[in-house]
Amino acid sequence: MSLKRRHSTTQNASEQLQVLMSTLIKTMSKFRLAVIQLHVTKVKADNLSRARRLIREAAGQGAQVVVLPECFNSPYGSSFFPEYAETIPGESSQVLSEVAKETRVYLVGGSLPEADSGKLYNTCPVFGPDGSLLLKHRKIHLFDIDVPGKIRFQESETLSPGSRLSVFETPYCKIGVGICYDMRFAELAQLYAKKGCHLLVYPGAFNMTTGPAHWELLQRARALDNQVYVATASPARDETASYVAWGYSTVVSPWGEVLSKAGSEEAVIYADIDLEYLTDVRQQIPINAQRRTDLYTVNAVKED
Ligand SMILES: NC(=O)CCC(=O)C(=O)O
Repeated sequence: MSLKRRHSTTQNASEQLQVLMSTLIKTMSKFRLAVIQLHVTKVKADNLSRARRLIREAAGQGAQVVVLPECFNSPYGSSFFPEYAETIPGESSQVLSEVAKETRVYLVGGSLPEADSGKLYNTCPVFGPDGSLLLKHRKIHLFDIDVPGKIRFQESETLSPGSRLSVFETPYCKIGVGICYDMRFAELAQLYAKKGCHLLVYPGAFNMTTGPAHWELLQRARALDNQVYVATASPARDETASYVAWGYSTVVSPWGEVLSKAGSEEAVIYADIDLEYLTDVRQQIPINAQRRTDLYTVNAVKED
């Protein structure tokens, strides 16, 4: 082979490699997210089997990351938490681990009442596509509110708060986990963004008072503040339950647009998450580089 021909063959191979790499990077920067708005009943076995079926359905639709709702295996309510509580690993997390492995998805396992060392937590276990437990996020901010004539709820009557932030990496992006009331705390979302998260997920059961008032507004605010994708997963609304969940699981873009939204009934919603789009938004409105960190910062007091 002549020198000139060998040079052009090498050049072709290197160009092909570059094209391949850029296609790979583009492919990895896009993924499909599924949010499952599960109808949760008092029968744990039914909740588990329905969750398993819908995770399979989501994976069949190409989802690589799947999110379940807060309290997906138990009704939401202080009287239910002790009765339904499990250890992690335990029965429910075993099911989640198996189905994550079978369907090869990253699975944000909503939340379940967790029992550990005599205490109860509202805990979100996250599994990798090999079925391994990547982390468990214990709800940091407990839902204790009192709106006279509307709703009084005190999670702290039975639950203890968690004390760790929770971030995990996928090949596509970095994800920060909070549970429901955690979404009200802008500083937590900001810390997650500071840690490099592109997507914040909040399994959450808002209610018929705060749901219509704040649910979507909070998600869009967190997304805009931090130029991240935000996803929430609610249980489906059940008017016969003691706590009626709002529903309307949602995915919001870093531009603050609602990409996908469920109604009040059981559903699986999808959104294609695009990291290049997120980068564009951050370049166009560069608030990250414009922060006056000489005047103010948000820092974790306790790093995990
Ligand atoms: N499960 C929760 O944390 C409910 C939070 C909620 O409804 C709110 O208004 O905040």
